[in-house]
Amino acid sequence: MDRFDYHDGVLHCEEVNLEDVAAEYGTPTYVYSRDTFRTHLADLTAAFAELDPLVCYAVKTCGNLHLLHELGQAGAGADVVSGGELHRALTAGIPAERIVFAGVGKSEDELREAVTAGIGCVNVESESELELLDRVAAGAGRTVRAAIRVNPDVEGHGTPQKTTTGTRGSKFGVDLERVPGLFARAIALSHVRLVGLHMHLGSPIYSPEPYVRALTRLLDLLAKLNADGHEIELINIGGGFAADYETGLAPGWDAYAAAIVPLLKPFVANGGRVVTEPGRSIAANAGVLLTRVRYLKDAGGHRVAVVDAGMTNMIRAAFYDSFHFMWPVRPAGALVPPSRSEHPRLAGLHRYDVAGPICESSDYLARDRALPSLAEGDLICLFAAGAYGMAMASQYNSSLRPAEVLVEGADSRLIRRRDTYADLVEAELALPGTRF
Ligand SMILES: Cc1ncc(COP(=O)(O)O)c(C=O)c1O
Ligand SMILES: N[C@@H](CCCC[NH3+])C(=O)O
Repeated sequence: MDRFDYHDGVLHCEEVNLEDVAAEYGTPTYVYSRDTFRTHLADLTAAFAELDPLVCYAVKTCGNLHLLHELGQAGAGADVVSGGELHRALTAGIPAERIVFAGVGKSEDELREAVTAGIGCVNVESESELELLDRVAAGAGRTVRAAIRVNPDVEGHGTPQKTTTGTRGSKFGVDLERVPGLFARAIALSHVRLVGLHMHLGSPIYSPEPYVRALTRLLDLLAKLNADGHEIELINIGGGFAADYETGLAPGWDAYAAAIVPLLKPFVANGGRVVTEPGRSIAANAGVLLTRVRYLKDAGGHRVAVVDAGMTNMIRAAFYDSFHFMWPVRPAGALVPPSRSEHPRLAGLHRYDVAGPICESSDYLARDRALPSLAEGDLICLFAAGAYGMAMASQYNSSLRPAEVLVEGADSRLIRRRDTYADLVEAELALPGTRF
């Protein structure tokens, strides 16, 4: 359940009026509900309770330190994919042993940082990485726990091609049939303890069925590895649980758990540990993006609303053609939608292209979208923006990355200030003879 709702015709996050947030912090601004983050983590953990999993939140989804700290305090670990994300997770106070590290192209420095920090598990994605990890760990005088990220050759369900990771030929992971060879090789490695199997099929996956197919293959592999004398202590099932972008389209965590838990119960009963790496399903509906209409214009018979948030602030529609429900914060005629999917039935709507200010023809947040009548200056809320929103923001066009605000009950606080012009140039070297 998310906590974004209309009261007296105005959208609120928990008890905070979003017009007040926009007035105080400006737009575009990401607004997160602390309660939603925590509730999502608790609900997911409860759904998988029989496996007592370690939930490693995927930092790439939405990695503000304050949010990581909240999740860490609530018991989550972190899934990281770079030295930068490792730095974030550790800075936010997430204990190293609860951190897992995936990624096809980890550098030697990144591996050293992970080993030195003493993270829980490195998810190795190639033969060469396994060898390098052993050398790095030996150099640091440490022993590191590792898993092999397996490519089970299973497609997602409703998963875009661009975000599919577990099919044959993908750059991610190691082909199933090559995995026994890596375990055999690891016996001779003195500083890597190869103890786990990892998979991540893609994102989002709108059905439990691909998990079942992939885990069945992983468990067959596990039996073979056991028969070869290898002990597997850990199975990491990755992330990919869908978020509710349009009411009713995403399965709940209970539906995923009902299919996955029975498969992994025997493994857990034998002392095995299960890890999961959810990102989107925790963060998406815990955050929204507030944007203001700058101009209304007619373009070839289309109503165009030019808003102050562009693809640099939220790239998902431009990059993946993703659908994000949007609605005015104070809709004209008090047209509050009964649900995200039922809004087209409301009378009195108009169709708008909602465009950003960036100099790219793909810079639209939505095309031909039915909305209540808009006026210049109106505030619009883009829902389910907490995942891969701010995390994918860029400074293209020297665009300032948005502010981030965290709401807790009736309080709101800034957890990241908006970029400034100084931020845009601070990493660039001063021009000779100038202060810049
Ligand atoms: C290795 C890994 N784990 C977890 C995730 C999180 O996925 P999601 O946000 O779909 O839960 C990702 C991103 O797709 C990933 O690459
Ligand atoms: N960034 C993507 C998902 C890819 C996840 C990366 N492993 C999104 O916005 O949906």
